[in-house]
Amino acid sequence: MTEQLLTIQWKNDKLVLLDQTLLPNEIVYNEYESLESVWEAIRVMQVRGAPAIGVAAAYGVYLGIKDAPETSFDAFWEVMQKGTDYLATSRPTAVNLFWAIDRMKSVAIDHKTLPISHLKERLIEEAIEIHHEDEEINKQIGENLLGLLKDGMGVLTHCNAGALATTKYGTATSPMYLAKERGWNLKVYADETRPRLQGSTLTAFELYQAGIDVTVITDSMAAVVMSQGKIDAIIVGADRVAANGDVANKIGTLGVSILAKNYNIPFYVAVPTPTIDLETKTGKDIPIEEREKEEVIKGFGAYTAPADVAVYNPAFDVTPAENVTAIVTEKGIVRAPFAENLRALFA
Ligand SMILES: CSC[C@H]1O[C@H](OP(=O)(O)O)[C@H](O)[C@@H]1O
Repeated sequence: MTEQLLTIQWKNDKLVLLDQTLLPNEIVYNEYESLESVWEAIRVMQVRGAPAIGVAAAYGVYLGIKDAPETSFDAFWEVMQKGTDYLATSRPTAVNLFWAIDRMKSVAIDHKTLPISHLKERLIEEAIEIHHEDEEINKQIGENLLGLLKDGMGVLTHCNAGALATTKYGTATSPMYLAKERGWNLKVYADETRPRLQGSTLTAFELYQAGIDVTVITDSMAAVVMSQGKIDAIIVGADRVAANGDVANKIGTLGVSILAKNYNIPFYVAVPTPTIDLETKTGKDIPIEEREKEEVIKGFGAYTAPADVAVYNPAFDVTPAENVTAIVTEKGIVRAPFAENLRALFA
């Protein structure tokens, strides 16, 4: 990247988001001053990626209360509750959205005795803290993943769990940036990832701009590159990891994990601990977002199927824990038995 593309910025009391729906053709930053506009940005995927959604939501919560009444905590809390309930309807699968909302609400409750004007200042401080934590978390995930990789390896990734899905480094792409800094040469294969093409429009864009060796393949080519021995490891992100280690991630991840097992290739899931949801017991309990049919049959502008044809467009699927080699977090590498070892992360 010739200029540092920042997914998310907090500038002059406004949220600034890079519009990811325009990449790789246009670099456009938009300013947001209301919770409702942040809801829309998350819904239409101008900002996307579990960690980035969480950080944007934290700022959205603040934007929703910055003009709330300061007469009493109850009056303030009524506005906060209404706004966060609405924000929570933007997208259902990435647990980071709900994690960020809950964290902001906890800070409000923990400081309910403060004058409301001071409480508002405390809340924007918390959103900024969540933002800064994400960058540190991602770098540590990259360090932990590097220990599992070797210079010269071929690595396949699906969708975008990159810098554009977070505040910096990414999760799955973090070791790719760190490897580049250390003079390693990892050869990355990026699944284009139908239907929204986050792999080609975002992952290939950000890695190419960073001078990292990246090759775009169609999702249907993943099997052949594995069969040709080009892939030594697979690294994906996640939108929610259930307590038993089942992983909700972009649609197509399940298929990649099955191929990985067939070709005996390690399948790593790179996640910050806020993406791990111990309240959700298994993958069957993870809400899977279904999106508009046009993403599938009109993704390139013209219809590629009859306009009235039935379309099934789940945005995510669930990879069972038994397909996962390791879940790599900022706190360390978690292997099976996942239920026990994920709980230990939070002990
Ligand atoms: C680092 S998590 C990124 C995660 O989010 C993506 O979904 P979306 O682009 O729809 O927000 C995808 O599942 C990535 O793995």
